[in-house]
Amino acid sequence: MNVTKFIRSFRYALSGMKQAAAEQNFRVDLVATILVLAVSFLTGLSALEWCIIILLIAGMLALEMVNSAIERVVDLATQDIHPLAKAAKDIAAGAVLVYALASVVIACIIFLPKWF
Ligand SMILES: Nc1ncnc2c1ncn2[C@@H]1O[C@H](COP(=O)(O)OP(=O)(O)OP(=O)(O)O)[C@@H](O)[C@H]1O
Repeated sequence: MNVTKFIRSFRYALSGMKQAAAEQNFRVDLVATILVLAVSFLTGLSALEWCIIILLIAGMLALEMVNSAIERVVDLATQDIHPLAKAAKDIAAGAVLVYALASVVIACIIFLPKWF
């Protein structure tokens, strides 16, 4: 294994995370993440429930980053208005929405019985 190459790739990934953190949508997700973690601590979750919540949060952040990457590639490919550019961006945004909605449903299944 080439350790130098691995460390370089890791630094590129960290740089990608920093660039994503500059995006407004990603910052909203980070605020939501802090809120969800705080509520989870206050509510008290089992080990399995914590694993599910962490997977949902990480999945949401990762999907948001993939969405941003797709937006950039589309902008790089064309500055023109094009139906395929619109479809690519809207489908990527739709994927984030699907995951967000599923996350809300799963969060309700976990939290609501504990609160009521
Ligand atoms: N080159 C393009 N051709 C056609 N439609 C586009 C193009 N670029 C963006 N759009 C559409 O315009 C709308 C806004 O796109 P925009 O890139 O501003 O995304 P956004 O949702 O505002 O995200 P962000 O602010 O993170 O860039 C979306 O419906 C998108 O599909």
